[in-house]
Amino acid sequence: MDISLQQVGYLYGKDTPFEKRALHGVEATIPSGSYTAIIGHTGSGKSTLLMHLNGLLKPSEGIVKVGDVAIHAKTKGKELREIRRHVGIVFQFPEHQLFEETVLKDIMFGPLNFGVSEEVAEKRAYELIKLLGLPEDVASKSPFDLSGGQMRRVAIAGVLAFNPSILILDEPTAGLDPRGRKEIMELFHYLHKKENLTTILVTHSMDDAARYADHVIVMHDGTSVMTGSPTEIFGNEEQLLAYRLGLPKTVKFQRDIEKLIDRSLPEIALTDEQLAKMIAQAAQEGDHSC
Ligand SMILES: Nc1ncnc2c1ncn2[C@@H]1O[C@H](COP(=O)(O)OP(=O)(O)OP(=O)(O)O)[C@@H](O)[C@H]1O
Repeated sequence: MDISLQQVGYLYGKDTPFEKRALHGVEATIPSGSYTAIIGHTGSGKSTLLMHLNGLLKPSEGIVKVGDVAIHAKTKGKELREIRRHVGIVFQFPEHQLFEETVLKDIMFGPLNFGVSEEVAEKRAYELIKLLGLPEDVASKSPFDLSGGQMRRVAIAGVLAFNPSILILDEPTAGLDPRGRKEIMELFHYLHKKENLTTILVTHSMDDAARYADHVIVMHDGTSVMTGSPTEIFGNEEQLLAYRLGLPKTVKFQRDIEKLIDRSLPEIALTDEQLAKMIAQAAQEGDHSC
């Protein structure tokens, strides 16, 4: 299911004294099956954009198309509800939304609410507990007795319980330590590959965008300013700097190495004459090392 945004604009508090434009003229495509990273400086409109992708917000202008369904200013609630079945969002600190007495009930809550049978919802919940690397006995425990990392996995399982074909991640590793961050990011990468899940990551981490994404959208001042592969986007440092973004560490490292090699080349470069002299000298000294 492709997502496309055509001239999307959004105003918070439209027609009120507090009206604030957050998006204008956004044009972008998120291909089905891609791992798309949305990057941009703080306040550039990433979260507002993300909420348009599953119908939590309707555009004030333009159209958001999710598969065959078009969302515009006048789209009715029923159609938005349908989109939410296909597009799951993992918000920052998703564990704050846990509330049931047991992990099993929490994971089953959403699907049961959407009319899925108890039997099917329970089967899927156990599958997810396993898939997310949680111990099976966690099902009967209170989510509030788990570690921070485990709680986050339970909350993620609750989103995946709908079997979404598109998964949106809004800074999903916020508040985790480096090891927890890596584990969660690797988990999403695994799910993306295993379940062929279209994955959309909103992040401040250029490293995560470079490591996991195959498609990048850059937001600046409420609009999309660059789209392309990570190589295309991170190969354009000057442009990124203009949007107050840096380079991923890996790209910086590679660029520094290339600069170092470039700089050392003149020192080791020899003229043909110098080279001929050295060969002659080596021959005279009986050097046959090459
Ligand atoms: N509920 C709101 N009411 C009014 N203005 C808002 C609201 N939410 C966001 N904005 C404004 O909309 C613009 C875009 O905000 P948004 O949160 O989408 O940016 P962002 O790129 O996600 O920022 P960050 O990286 O800090 O999360 C900002 O100018 C912000 O102040």
